Amino acid sequence: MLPWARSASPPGESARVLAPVKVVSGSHSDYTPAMRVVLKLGTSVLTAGTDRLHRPRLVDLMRAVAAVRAQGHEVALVTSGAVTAGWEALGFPPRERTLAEKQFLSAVGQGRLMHIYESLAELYGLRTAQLLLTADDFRERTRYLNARTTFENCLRRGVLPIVNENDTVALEEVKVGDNDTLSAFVANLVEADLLLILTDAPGLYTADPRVEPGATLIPEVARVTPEIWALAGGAGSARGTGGMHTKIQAAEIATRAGTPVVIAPGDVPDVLVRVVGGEQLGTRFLAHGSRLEARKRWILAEVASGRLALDEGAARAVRERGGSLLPAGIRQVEGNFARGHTVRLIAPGGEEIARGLSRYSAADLRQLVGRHSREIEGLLGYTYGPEAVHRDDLVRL
Ligand SMILES: Nc1ncnc2c1ncn2[C@@H]1O[C@H](COP(=O)(O)OP(=O)(O)O)[C@@H](O)[C@H]1O
Ligand SMILES: N[C@@H](CCC(=O)OP(=O)(O)O)C(=O)O
Repeated sequence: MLPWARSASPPGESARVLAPVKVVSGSHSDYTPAMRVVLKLGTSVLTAGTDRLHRPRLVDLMRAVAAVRAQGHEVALVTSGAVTAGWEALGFPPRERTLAEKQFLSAVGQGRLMHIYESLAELYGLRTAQLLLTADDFRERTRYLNARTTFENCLRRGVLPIVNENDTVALEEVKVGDNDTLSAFVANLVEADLLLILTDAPGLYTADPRVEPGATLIPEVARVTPEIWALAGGAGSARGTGGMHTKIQAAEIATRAGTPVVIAPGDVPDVLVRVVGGEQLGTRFLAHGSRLEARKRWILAEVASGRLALDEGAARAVRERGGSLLPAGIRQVEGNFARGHTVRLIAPGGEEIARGLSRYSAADLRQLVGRHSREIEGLLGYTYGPEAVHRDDLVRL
């Protein structure tokens, strides 16, 4: 059994029944459970170190996707490359790094990028779907559920979902911001068995290998600790967005929700087939425990839009008993969020101890700070219940 293979779906979720499949020779075993894989392709991989989208590289990648699909695995693609495709289409104008310029280039390039994927997919008998997402799609429960249904339909009906951030409408404050993080959100959304992030480095190194030639590969990471964070260098390659930092962030998000992550080199032939077949390539981040219940998974995948500072008693109740948070235990409300949004619960020492869905908006909670729950209706004129964050909507960290 592969380290990331999981046999059961959590209660209350639709079980994804995938039959065991025969895998390529040379892997750990002849049979492996079918997996749902999210494959993230960064600009560095798609360009193969050049200025433009590297068609031969894209052909190889699509062939690999078709191969693992033929083995019975499911694949969702998270792809960058729209900005590069736009830049290429406009004849490589001088590069500006402004958000507006990137949005413009992305608008020019996204259709072209999809066109390339569609033509290649057709060669291998695959059908594709385009899903353009932003942070709001993971923050709003209804949008999240709609996106999940669309993914499910694609995967169940044999269509390859191709995802990118909807750059054109993604304002700075509502952007996921980079496709590494987006791929982790997608992995959580589809409850992936593996998130494979391909890039131009052979994996996570002890230091940025561009800067320190003596750096060595870290084959396995059990936990994303401060020491691991410290290994990420700067912003990455000339055209990439986040460097190793956003990849570690993605690994943390996905592994916390029970999905293992592999960061592997995009230039190794058949890397997708080999990693899915169980070969040790690049850096593997082990999943923490089992999958969380779907609602809790969603809470973790979300961008938290506010912070609630707790008093000692409330912090203890949340930390030790996983109890609900009542308005009486809140000392301060930071940020602006609507009812139903995710907030961080902060202990008096400043440590984030939990994340949860707020039953009240930030404006409402500011009126309720330190007050008894029976006062809620009198103060607001309505009530959504005695808890600020109900224990069922709370994930302890
Ligand atoms: N500790 C590290 N190990 C490996 N690569 C690192 C590390 N720190 C920084 N990097 C840089 O991250 C880059 C990959 O990130 P990025 O350019 O954003 O790629 P992508 O387009 O695939 O997202 C590598 O080329 C490398 O220079
Ligand atoms: N959405 C952008 C890519 C953003 C991004 O995160 O890029 P990368 O670091 O190369 O994965 C695009 O399609 O060009």
